[in-house]
Amino acid sequence: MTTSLKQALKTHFGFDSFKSKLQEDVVKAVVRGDRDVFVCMPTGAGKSLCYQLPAVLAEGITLVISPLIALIRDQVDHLRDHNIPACSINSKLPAVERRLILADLGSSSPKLKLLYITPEMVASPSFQPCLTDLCSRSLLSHLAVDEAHCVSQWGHDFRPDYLKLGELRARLPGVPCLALTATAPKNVQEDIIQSLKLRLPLSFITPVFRNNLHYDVIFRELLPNPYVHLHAFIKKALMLDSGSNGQGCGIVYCRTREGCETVAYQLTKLGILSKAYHAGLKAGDRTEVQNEWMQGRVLVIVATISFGMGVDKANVRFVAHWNLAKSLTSYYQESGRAGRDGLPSSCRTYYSAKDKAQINFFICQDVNRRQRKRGSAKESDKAAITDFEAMVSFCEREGCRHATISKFFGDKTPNCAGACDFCSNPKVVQAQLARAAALRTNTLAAPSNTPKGPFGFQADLYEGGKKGYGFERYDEGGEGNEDDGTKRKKEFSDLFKKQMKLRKGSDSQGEDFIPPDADCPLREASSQKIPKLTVKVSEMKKAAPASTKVEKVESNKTRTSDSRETEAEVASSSSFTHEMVGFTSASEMYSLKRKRIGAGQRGSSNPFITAKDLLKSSMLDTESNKEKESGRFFNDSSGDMKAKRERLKETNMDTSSAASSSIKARAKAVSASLDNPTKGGKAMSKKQQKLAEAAKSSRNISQYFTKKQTTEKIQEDADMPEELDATFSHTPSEIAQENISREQHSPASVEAVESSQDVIQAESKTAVIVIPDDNKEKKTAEILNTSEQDTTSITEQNKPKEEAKPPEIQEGTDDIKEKRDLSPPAKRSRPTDGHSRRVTFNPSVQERALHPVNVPPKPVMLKEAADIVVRYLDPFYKQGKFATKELFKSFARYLSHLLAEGRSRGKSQVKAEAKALIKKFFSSVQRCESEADWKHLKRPHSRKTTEKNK
Ligand SMILES: Nc1ncnc2c1ncn2[C@@H]1O[C@H](COP(=O)(O)OP(=O)(O)OP(=O)(O)O)[C@@H](O)[C@H]1O
Ligand SMILES: [Zn+2]
Repeated sequence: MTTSLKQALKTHFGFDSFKSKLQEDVVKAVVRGDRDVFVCMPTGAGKSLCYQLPAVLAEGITLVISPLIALIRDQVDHLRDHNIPACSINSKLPAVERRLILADLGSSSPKLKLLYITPEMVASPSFQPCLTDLCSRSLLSHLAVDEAHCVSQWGHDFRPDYLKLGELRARLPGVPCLALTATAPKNVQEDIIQSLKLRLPLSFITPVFRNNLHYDVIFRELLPNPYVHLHAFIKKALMLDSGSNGQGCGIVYCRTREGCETVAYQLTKLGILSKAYHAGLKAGDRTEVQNEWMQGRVLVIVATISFGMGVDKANVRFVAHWNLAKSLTSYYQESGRAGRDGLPSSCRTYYSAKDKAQINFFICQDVNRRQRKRGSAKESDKAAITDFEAMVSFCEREGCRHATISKFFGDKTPNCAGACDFCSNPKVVQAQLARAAALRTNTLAAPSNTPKGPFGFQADLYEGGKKGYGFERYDEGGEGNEDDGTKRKKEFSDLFKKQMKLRKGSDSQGEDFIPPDADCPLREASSQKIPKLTVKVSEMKKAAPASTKVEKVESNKTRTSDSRETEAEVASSSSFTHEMVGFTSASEMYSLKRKRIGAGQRGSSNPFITAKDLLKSSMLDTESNKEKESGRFFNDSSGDMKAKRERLKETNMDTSSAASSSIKARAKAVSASLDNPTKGGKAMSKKQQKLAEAAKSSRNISQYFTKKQTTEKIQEDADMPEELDATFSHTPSEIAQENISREQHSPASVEAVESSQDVIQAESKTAVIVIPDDNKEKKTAEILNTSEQDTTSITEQNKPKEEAKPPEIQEGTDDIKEKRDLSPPAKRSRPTDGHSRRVTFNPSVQERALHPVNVPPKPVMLKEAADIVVRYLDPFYKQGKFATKELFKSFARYLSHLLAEGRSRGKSQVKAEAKALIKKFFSSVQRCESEADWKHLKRPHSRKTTEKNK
């Protein structure tokens, strides 16, 4: 068997041998076909081949379930390149191709070997006749479920439609099933096996333990100078003192952008050239940093978790987590980027109780929010909490670190043999734990009534000094930066603590974590009402020095990320007892906080020097000191100084030309990525991001949007990114069918509707098309055979009258009015950055074409504008271009107000402007990470401008 398999491997795929023994074993088991198979192998291990090769060798067709159309396309293209007959049935398929495929499948001996399909399509009624037919003729050889962790509600990529695969599996009793995933802790593995109804599967799991990785944990709060400590660690890991210039490099992970900037700055100051990498940087700068690091010109990259997926660098000698990872699963993946070459490497976490409390707070908040929307608790709500607890336990418990990881992933206890701090010297670990406990006792002894939540949540740790956005972007404040912000922060902190104390009263509140009230209006930052809150605005303002007030006035048109953390703080104290009058809105509060470094520099008054600036001077120093420094820090050494000088010149270029060229480059990059979202050098990164975002999407708002698509054809704009997912890219008739198969008022759809209401801040009606069941045959035919034109006509029939007026209350209620007042006011201004040239069509021309010359267009109301914005923005959300759903909603809200402002524009103009704004936004922002990202965004054409252009 082995020889013939190897021959087939060579003939069909061109490989001389299997990638690993495990791959070979899986292929053999699948070819035998007598048992179901479960495969858990890391990304890049060659899982696809585990079913592709058996598929080629088997008689009949292998049905492959894969979550995203984009991923399917990659696979099908790859197989076709090898002349292997493979295809996919999906909503994007032209009718002609669809018919050809169905014809082949219906023939007595189909030529097709692999049929790829999304879980949504496999469950859709339209596909059932085809499936039944294949089954009844025993033409299905295997069922392969790729990315099988999507089936588990414990997994971060959970896709509800994957659950339906259990039913499918039950319908194919004689067909062996293969489930594949890259990362699955024990509970996810169990879920997969149970949900897919795998029968006594043979499991092939890559061992978790990697003996070349040395794990340790350092309690950061015990260190007199954490940066010096980190510096010493890096020097040792990279053997910088030995003068060997060992060609290694490293990654420091931080949770926030400013954390990255600060750590990069500090390390560079201490003598190790380090650069920050995060989504706040321009795309070009990010690529440059990544390239410099890949080529060894920069030894240390200090990055948020956005860095690393798909980056396959063998000689990463260390991965340090400056902040606690949010889960043990993530930590394992992130730290696992060290030592891919098999050489000894170090994985270190700098643990801090503050990190723990902050992350815990946000996880609880998130769970609470989800439960509130759903109206009930679910076992799976605990997934994030459990995974985070495992991370904390990894740091806080005495014991072998490798053993903790292995146990978590369901592996047997490995033989660590000194590859972690505990195994090499347990006493040191115990001493550290004792010191940390003592420190905590000392620090927290003061208020005996401090409420403690699950996992030791300490409300007082939220000393009003947080900054960042969402727990992924949190970072502890004030590390090493004794600036005027510290004083301000302390004042704010004191005030806040005073209020917290009041709230607590003299008695303990008990042991439970008190999440923000479900109806706390500060959840929506645009809301001004804060009932039951006694903090007086005057006191708050007193706490803010004059300079910050000025800053607020200058930039109050947009909320920065800080406002959200303020929401969290204030929201957590929302059980105050009195009604509040004239309170400072959340959107104004951010100015009480320290400015962010790097991402939001605002001119010369900024007291901080970014790592980049420091690097510039450090590089200049380096140049004047060639021999000493260049040999040590740059692989391109002194011979390349001219090039470096050129780079410096470039960096110092006139900002406007730099900006414009970088904008062009980014625009190019964006449009390239839109043209072809699946191609390019970072396929794995995109794949994982797509999965994660698609999972989020399908859980949340997209279902609502999907329904909305039933009433309007969404792909109006060729510039909008290609849809990624079958759920979202179904033709309207398919969506209609799925709606029928779903319960019409499933919790998911209720939740989804709620979300969208959040976005548009107004009542919204969901149109659900109901096609009578006796039309089933016809529906199937429509889905499988109709051309795009047919689809459109179906859509049109069901489309509500476009001229239907939005309900009066939408513009008239106080609520809306308040929100409008609080939203960043749109400033009518001509764009000064030259972006307007990028607008590809003139809204005024559209306007003229659509309206008789003298009849003014019907002005667009806020709700209509919101609809338009959401429609155009949604594809970007689904592509993962927003760090959080809140950001997406916030941006949608911002744009809606911007477009509805003035109310003198008609629908087509608003559409045009919405498209242009969104396009402009994403030409300079690759992924929206903070509200600061859109603070400079203005309407591309004011009314006056367009009038002039006529
Ligand atoms: N036997 C082999 N010899 C050499 N290369 C192989 C072999 N099998 C697979 N590969 C290659 O390894 C790479 C990774 O394979 P594949 O994409 O299947 O990984 P994967 O485990 O499915 O990763 P993911 O988790 O991203 O799905 C591909 O480029 C594939 O062509
Ligand atoms: Zn150990």
